Amino acid sequence: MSEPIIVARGVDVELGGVPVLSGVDLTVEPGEVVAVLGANGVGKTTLLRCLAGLQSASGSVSVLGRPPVDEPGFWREVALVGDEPTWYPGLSVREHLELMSGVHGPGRLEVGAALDLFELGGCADRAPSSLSTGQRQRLSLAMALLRPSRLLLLDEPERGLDAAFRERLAGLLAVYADDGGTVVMVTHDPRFAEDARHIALEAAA
Ligand SMILES: Nc1ncnc2c1ncn2[C@@H]1O[C@H](COP(=O)(O)OP(=O)(O)OP(=O)(O)O)[C@@H](O)[C@H]1O
Repeated sequence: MSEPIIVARGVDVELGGVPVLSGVDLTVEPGEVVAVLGANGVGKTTLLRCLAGLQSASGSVSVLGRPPVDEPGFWREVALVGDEPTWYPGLSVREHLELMSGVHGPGRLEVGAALDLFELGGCADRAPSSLSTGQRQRLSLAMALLRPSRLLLLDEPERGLDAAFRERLAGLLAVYADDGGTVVMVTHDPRFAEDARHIALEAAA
């Protein structure tokens, strides 16, 4: 039997002296799609940041068999789409995809196919900073899904996306999981939650 991709036990986080997460337990098996749900401010993004090694916590967190750390070896296996994408000055949309493809090796998609699938062909030669919110989100998702990874961490992937593209993305996430990948996403979108196992967070005591 394969090992879980994520095992978190008794995770506690305080931010600014205020408890945000308290005793959170989570186990995620390979190939699962998990939706972290809950009201604004209950700590969903904070939990995702713990899984990404970007937020320290009490308790134990294991991702892919070891504590998550913000270093290259970890990010070779884990792709994150958070709320603060970083764009490389001077590089176009196409070049951002080429960069990801070049750094991470042969990916799940060719750059041209990713431009088509994420409907970015018409703005391939523009700077990401000149794109609309939804176009930037599609680029962030394309950069994460084009490259090989074992775990996809998504913070509100629905941000800025129109209904048709949300539907397409739901399909792409299902394919990613069918291919053996694991998805943990924070979402407020019932469409994404529909196909996922739910983890409901509540306000820390
Ligand atoms: N750097 C920080 N310092 C102090 N408090 C913070 C910090 N970052 C977040 N918080 C607080 O921690 C709590 C959890 O924030 P978090 O972003 O994890 O919530 P969330 O469940 O993802 O919310 P939303 O659904 O609105 O995105 C909130 O009350 C927030 O105000």
